[in-house]
This record gives sequence, structure tokens and C-alpha cells, in this order.
Amino acid sequence: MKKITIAIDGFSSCGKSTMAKDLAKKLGYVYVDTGAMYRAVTLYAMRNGLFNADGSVKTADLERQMNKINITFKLNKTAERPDTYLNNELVENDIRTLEVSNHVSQIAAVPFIREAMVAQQQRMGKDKGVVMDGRDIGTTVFPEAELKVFVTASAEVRAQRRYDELKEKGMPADFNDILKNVQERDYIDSHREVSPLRKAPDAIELDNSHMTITEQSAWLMELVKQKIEE
Ligand SMILES: Nc1ncnc2c1ncn2[C@@H]1O[C@H](COP(=O)(O)OP(=O)(O)OP(=O)(O)O)[C@@H](O)[C@H]1O
Ligand SMILES: Nc1ccn([C@@H]2O[C@H](COP(=O)(O)O)[C@@H](O)[C@H]2O)c(=O)n1
Repeated sequence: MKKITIAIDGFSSCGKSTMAKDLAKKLGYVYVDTGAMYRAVTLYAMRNGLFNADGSVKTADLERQMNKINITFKLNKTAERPDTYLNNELVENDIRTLEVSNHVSQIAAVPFIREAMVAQQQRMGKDKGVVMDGRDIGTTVFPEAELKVFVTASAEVRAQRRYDELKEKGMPADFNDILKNVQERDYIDSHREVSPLRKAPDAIELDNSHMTITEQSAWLMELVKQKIEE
């Protein structure tokens, strides 16, 4: 069966990685969570004092330290998904905190960081057979991807899903903080100068506000079958 490149972009917390992970598993494709890469750089910057008090990034200092940041993924066989490593340290949980979420879009707007992340993502997907989720996969990383999906859902629905997830994990969660974070990230991601969050002209849009996880997976698999058989 021919291998293709599948780009899943969209707004924060709309279910991109849920869809992408499940699809990659069913197809035997590589799954790449590009948001995890920007989150890992953010964690490095937070740990190394590379944010100013107003939340802006100390870009000159960070640029000097870029050669000290190594992001890798290793398959977690139990969870059946890749775990993120920063300089060989497992940081999968540390990069998912609200503190990292509150700083990541500032990091992701810095041009030299995007350049480095995009180059690594293109290397990871060069042989096709990849499902990659993020904000600019269909527009910048793989503009030639055979299948592009752009996922949306209302901000309230997305915040509620994240809130439910944290509560289920027994983690502290405040709905209004989560909603504010989702809205702020959407704004910064859509308004930055380099590779702003946009639906690629040839992407297929999915509003999953009223869909279950099973329904959206089935919808996606149907699209993939059509593409692979084309
Ligand atoms: N259709 C759906 N109905 C209900 N919950 C969903 C649906 N799709 C995903 N979820 C849940 O919503 C939450 C966010 O999903 P997910 O992490 O896949 O989003 P994402 O777009 O990858 O987020 P991020 O932008 O933060 O990486 C998860 O708890 C997931 O289980
Ligand atoms: N291709 C991408 C992926 C992510 N970002 C930025 O990272 C943030 C976190 O991403 P999640 O998918 O884990 O929510 C996101 O808000 C963007 O700022 C990006 O710019 N490009």
C-alpha cells in the first residue's frame, strides 16, 4: 500500500493528537506531536531563566543556547505513544503543565526556533508514512502532504475537554484558567508573523464540537482510505 504524509492542524486542545495518534497506530505510521517540541523548548527556557518578567523571551540568550537543546522521541510501549525527551531526560509530564502552556506560544513565535523545529520535523517525515499534528504542518512543514485536515471546535468545548481530562487524572484544574489559556494561545498562534495558524487552502475542515472520539476517528479513516486508493 502506498505511504502518504498526513497533516493534522488546528486550534489548541481540539483533539488533533487524539486523532493523529489513533490513526498512526491503525496505519502503522510514525506519529509526530510537533507541539511537544515547542513545549520542550519552552521547558528548557523556563528552567534556564530565558523569559523576562513580562513573559517575553530573552531571544539573544536563547539563540546562543540553541545548540544545547536536543529533543527526541521514544516509543512508550505501555501508553502506545511516543514520549518526549529533552537532552535525554523524559519530560512528557513536565511539558504538559499549564505553566508551560502559558509560555509556549511566545516561544513558538520566535523565527529561529520555528526554523530549527521545522527542519527537524521535515527530517522525521522525509520517508512519508507519517501522521504529524500541529499548527503549520499543512502550510509550512509539508505543504505537499497528500492529506491535510484542519480541526476546530468552540473554545468552550475544548476547554471543557481539557478540564475533564485533568480532573480524571486527579490533577488540579480551573475551567476559567484553561479557557483563557486556550483563547490566548489561539490568538498568538494565529497572529504571529512566521507560519501563523491557518487552514491550508487544500485542507479539509472538521468541526468536532459535537462528535465523539469514535466518530471523528471513523471520519478520518474514511478520508485516508480514499486518499490511499486514489
Ligand atoms: N471528539 C471528542 N469528544 C470529546 N473529547 C475529545 C474529543 N476529541 C478529543 N477529546 C479529548 O479532548 C482533550 C484534548 O484532545 P487532544 O489532546 O487530542 O487535543 P490537541 O488538539 O492535540 O491538543 P493540543 O493542542 O493541546 O496538543 C483530550 O482529553 C481528548 O481525550
Ligand atoms: N506545529 C506547531 C505545533 C505547536 N505550536 C505551538 O506549540 C504550542 C503547543 O502545542 P500543542 O499542540 O501541544 O497545544 C501551540 O499553542 C503553538 O504555540 C506551533 O507553533 N506549531
